[in-house]
Amino acid sequence: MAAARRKMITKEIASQAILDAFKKLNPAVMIKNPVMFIVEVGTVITLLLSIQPDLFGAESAGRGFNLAVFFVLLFTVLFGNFAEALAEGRGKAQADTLRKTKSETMAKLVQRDGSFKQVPSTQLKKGDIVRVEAGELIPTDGEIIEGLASIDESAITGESAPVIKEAGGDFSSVTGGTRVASDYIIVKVMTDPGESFLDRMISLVEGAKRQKTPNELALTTLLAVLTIIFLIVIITMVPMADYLNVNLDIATLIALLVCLIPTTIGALLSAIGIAGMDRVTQYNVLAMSGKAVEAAGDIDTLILDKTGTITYGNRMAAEFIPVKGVTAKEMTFAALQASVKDETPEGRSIVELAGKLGESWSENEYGSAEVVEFTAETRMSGLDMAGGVQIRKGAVDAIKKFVSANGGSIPSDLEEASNRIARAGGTPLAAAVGNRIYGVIYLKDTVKPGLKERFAEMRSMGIKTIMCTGDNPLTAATIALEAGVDDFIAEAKPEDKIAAIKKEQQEGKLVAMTGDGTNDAPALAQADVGLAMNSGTMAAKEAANMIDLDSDPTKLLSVVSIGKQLLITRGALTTFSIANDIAKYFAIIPAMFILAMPQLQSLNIMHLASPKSAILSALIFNAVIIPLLIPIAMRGVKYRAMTADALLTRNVLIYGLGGVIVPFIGIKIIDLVLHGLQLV
Ligand SMILES: Nc1ncnc2c1ncn2[C@@H]1O[C@H](COP(=O)(O)OP(=O)(O)OP(=O)(O)O)[C@@H](O)[C@H]1O
Ligand SMILES: [K+]
Ligand SMILES: [Mg+2]
Repeated sequence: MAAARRKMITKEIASQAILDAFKKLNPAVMIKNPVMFIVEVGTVITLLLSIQPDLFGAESAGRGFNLAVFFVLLFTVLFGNFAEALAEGRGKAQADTLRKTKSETMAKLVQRDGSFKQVPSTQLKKGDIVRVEAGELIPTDGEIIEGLASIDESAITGESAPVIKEAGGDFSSVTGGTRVASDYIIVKVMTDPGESFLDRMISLVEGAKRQKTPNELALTTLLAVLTIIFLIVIITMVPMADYLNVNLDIATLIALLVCLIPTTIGALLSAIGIAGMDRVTQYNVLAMSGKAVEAAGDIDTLILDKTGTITYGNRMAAEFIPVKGVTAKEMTFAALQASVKDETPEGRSIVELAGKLGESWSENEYGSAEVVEFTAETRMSGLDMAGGVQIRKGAVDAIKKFVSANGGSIPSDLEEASNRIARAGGTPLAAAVGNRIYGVIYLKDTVKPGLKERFAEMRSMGIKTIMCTGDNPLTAATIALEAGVDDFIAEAKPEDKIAAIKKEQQEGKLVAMTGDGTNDAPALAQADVGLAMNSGTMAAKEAANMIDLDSDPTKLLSVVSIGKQLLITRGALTTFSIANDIAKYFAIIPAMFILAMPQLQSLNIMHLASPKSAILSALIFNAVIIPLLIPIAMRGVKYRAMTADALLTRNVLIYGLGGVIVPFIGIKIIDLVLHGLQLV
């Protein structure tokens, strides 16, 4: 599995992150994180006070204390920066590896007259046609318009077994940077320079285009508001302290402010988001936005297409079944005729089977015929012969309608034959010449293994699975049962898939959709989470906001877990951070005011050495808790499949209660150490 491929944090990543932590001190960068920006401002002020203690008048602590506060604050900021840099580090390393894949190649650009011209791959534009032969790198993204080849995609997927790609159908897209292992293909370029899949993947993993998600923005705003409130609290404390004859110097006020504002979550927030995106990548899924990953964590309904997603999608003709009164030979020939110009894998497999059964055809017989290409709308394909005869094959109900409209009758044993195929999970295609139905073609497909268990897991997480297919209801029911989905929609046209998604969304549900075909593209775009199979068409991959490089529809389960984990981790660390700050308030305030207000003695449960020691200990605790929590921010809080309520209770107990208790213990220990070393 891809997850095991890369080591979490290498020495290089860590030392680069230390360097970056200093670079990120740039105030123009820091301002994006209001909480930590305030800490940086405090750092600068205490530095100035360390150089010249009476800079802001007489009310200053000694140089030593100012310097101590300065150093702890500096480390607080650096720890936060380090967390973010560390989270970014892995993506940057991966981007470097991908860039190497993107080496400049020469491409064979096909000219109008059919000859080739060698051009650098970076000059290829949308619409150009190139020829790629065995052993050559595919210069950029495109769709195969001619040929069939096995492609080594290991540069991108890490999977060493080559995959078969061919013109027509849902397996025609190729990715720049992958290699043709056998045969040759003619490819139509589908992207302009700088916009290829690899380009997008590089900017994605290195986080160049990372935008804060709406959730993150909301939390950042909340933290900024809390910071302002505490700033006001601290400022209004000055006249009160004056009144009580307590001398509050500037370094103490800054330290107090930093202890009370939510620095822990402020420092770790972006690392949590980046690490979440990175975990998705470790599962070989490319998420185009953090928003999609978060949405995955809240998914209620999953809609999957059947062919190519639940099944392998290599639907191959297995048998021709004639109806009564038609010979096997006549049926085979009808199926062949209807498929000679059908470039889909289904069509080609029919021609192949007919060939094996001894039927042949010649190009000049069909040269003047008009090709009727397969569409998901008509669910038919075939030929209009020059003499006016219409030859068709397609979904049984579509062919029935076609024949009836032309005044033909429906053979009495058609239903039985097609039902037999459908009950076996196959796709029956009826074949007709003119207004006469000759029989049915049995297209076989295989359900991918292991789906049942994973759909059951989704059910236990409260996610409903619906299979949505263009196939007939009986085949759909058979495959639905075999795959273990909760529900299915059959004979679905592209707009029906969208309608199914919209219906769920109108009920307030978040919907994920996985698919691979061009006909799935609109639905992938409509869904909150659209996961396209990498094996699928360009259109599907462009419409989706996630791509699974392994083309495994149940991968969504991992993505859902990561999304949930991301949301839970953020919630847990926010709870912990705020609980911490409350605890620090009760640890410091009594210690500070105890001399002036002996009544506070009952609150002074900590018995810290001195007011200065209390402040410093709390500030040091406030700083070191950040690196201590980096592993949780990066790896995420463990997610167990349980109801949302149970999860909430559990986390409030652990992170809320823990967040209150831990600082008391931590601050007391630091105070004892500082006092023991006679530093305060
Ligand atoms: N090449 C073809 N010629 C004629 N009819 C076809 C051809 N390919 C598929 N069909 C018929 O059209 C139906 C719809 O095909 P379509 O590809 O839209 O959906 P699907 O692939 O079966 O379903 P899914 O949405 O699950 O991928 C098929 O079930 C089949 O009956
Ligand atoms: K704090
Ligand atoms: Mg399909």
